[in-house]
Amino acid sequence: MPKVLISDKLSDRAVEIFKERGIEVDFEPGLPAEDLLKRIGDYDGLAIRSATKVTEEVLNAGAGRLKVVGRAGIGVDNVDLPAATRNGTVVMNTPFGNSITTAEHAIAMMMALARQIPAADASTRAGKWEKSKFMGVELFGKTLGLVGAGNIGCIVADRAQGLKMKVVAFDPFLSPERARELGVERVTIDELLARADFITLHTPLTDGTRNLLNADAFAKCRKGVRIINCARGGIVNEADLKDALESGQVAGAALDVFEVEPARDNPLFAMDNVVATPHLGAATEEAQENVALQVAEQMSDYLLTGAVSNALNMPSISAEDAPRLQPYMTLACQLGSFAGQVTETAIKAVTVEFEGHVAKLNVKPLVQAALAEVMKPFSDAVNMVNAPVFARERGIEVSEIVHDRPGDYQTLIKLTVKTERFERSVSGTLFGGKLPRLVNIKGISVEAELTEHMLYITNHDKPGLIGGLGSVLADAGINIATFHLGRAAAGGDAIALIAVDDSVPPDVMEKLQALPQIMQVKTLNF
Ligand SMILES: NC(=O)c1ccc[n+]([C@@H]2O[C@H](COP(=O)([O-])OP(=O)(O)OC[C@H]3O[C@@H](n4cnc5c(N)ncnc54)[C@H](O)[C@@H]3O)[C@@H](O)[C@H]2O)c1
Ligand SMILES: O=C(O)CC[C@@H](O)C(=O)O
Repeated sequence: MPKVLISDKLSDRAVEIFKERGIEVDFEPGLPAEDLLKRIGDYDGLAIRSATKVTEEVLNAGAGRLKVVGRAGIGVDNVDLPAATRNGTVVMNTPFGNSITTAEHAIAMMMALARQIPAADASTRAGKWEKSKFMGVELFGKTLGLVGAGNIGCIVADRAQGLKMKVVAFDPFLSPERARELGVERVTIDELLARADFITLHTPLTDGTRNLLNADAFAKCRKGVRIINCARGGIVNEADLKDALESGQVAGAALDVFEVEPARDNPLFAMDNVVATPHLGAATEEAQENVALQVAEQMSDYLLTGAVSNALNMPSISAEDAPRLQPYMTLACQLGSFAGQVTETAIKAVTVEFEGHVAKLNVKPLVQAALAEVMKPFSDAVNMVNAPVFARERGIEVSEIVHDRPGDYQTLIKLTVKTERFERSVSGTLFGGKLPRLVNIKGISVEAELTEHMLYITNHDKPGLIGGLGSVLADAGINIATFHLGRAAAGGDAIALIAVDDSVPPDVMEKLQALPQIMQVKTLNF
């Protein structure tokens, strides 16, 4: 009988469902990290919320038996996904169960901030009657800057419009059509900062959103802007926020999430114009019942039947197709991940073409796997299962083309991403029927293997690139593992894909970017 551990506070419905499905369950909310480490090897499944940190150490300790980690909620930043994937542990989440609740919390925080309700409540209970101290501001007619127009952001926009606010939104995935449908104005981040009276954040914490609201951003805001963060700590730089609150540039902040959680002695707590809650965004009876029920069902299905839903690191395919598709799946994911990481503007269309051996297989899971990887840099919630819906909601057209023609390779998968500004293709094949290789980027032939830490460079085909790049990396003690170059024509545009043994820190990236031959350099992780 499979055995599951619940190590965070989940609704009792989860325990009931596991038992009903014939799964042994230990319910130990608040289990200390050292005990989790000692005991995880005894379980097939681990059900969590945000408190349990599922680190590489925990996953390694569970390796061999731990088959699934189920997150009752959306964000999986407390789970080491690459380590789970390496250990063959499926990580599932419940992408929609707490969206309404979290959106309602953001609205509640905005109102609390506008009318200083927590401070007024404390003062009134203390017997003071400070009517003039607590002068508020109306929401009516104010501009709400929405950063991130996904599941939660869209609900917040809808509720704010009900309060007669004007909503301006920034999200690289927000198409003009979707913005029109939502009744929001699509703007750049700088426009949003300049116009918003209130700014509310609804993005995952990624390299692109970390410190999104920092000193520079606050300086671009209207004086007296108010900030609401019910997404993730780290999207707002807390030290910069404190300075901006002290100077009056920011009039107030309502924070549900913090750089370090649990947040016990955060310097922001000493400030009058801060409203704080202990990561309560998803904390309603309804949302907790939804996510507990969903995670328990999904984990039971996987442990008992092998069916996979809402997995973030595993494609959803039947047991029969799995072994045949697996190498192509890896290739499709690598092409998608490459395209997603190099794409910076709103995606209009994704096309996946198949040629040779792969064209004879069921290519649908490959399209979904590639598509999910394209969109992953922009959302924690996207996975192979929900990628088509996710794309449709964002106005991204997805096409699959299966060619019945001989080609240069035994198998070829070509992925094309069209954005508002350009169209970029990347193709790959399998060497020896199993080893994925990139063979073409933007029409330039290459032959590259994708490894954990990579640099992707677009450059002018001029002498000196290899020498300059080699010295910058060598000075930083970073070893080059492989180096692949390709060019459109002699002296024209060129690209380089370099595998390095360690991640490249920002100061070294700046030095690389300053090399005269380099147009753009990006780090990529696979
Ligand atoms: N406080 C809580 O308890 C709580 C509860 C649920 C979710 N969350 C957080 O809220 C986040 C959003 O949840 P969701 O369900 O709406 O996710 P979602 O994936 O549906 O939406 C996220 C949106 O952010 C956009 N985005 C990504 N990078 C961006 C950037 N640099 N600038 C602007 N937009 C960007 C994406 O395009 C996407 O549309 C989750 O990632 C999670 O971290 C917090
Ligand atoms: O479980 C929680 O309380 C928080 C959940 C929330 O942060 C999420 O990402 O779904």
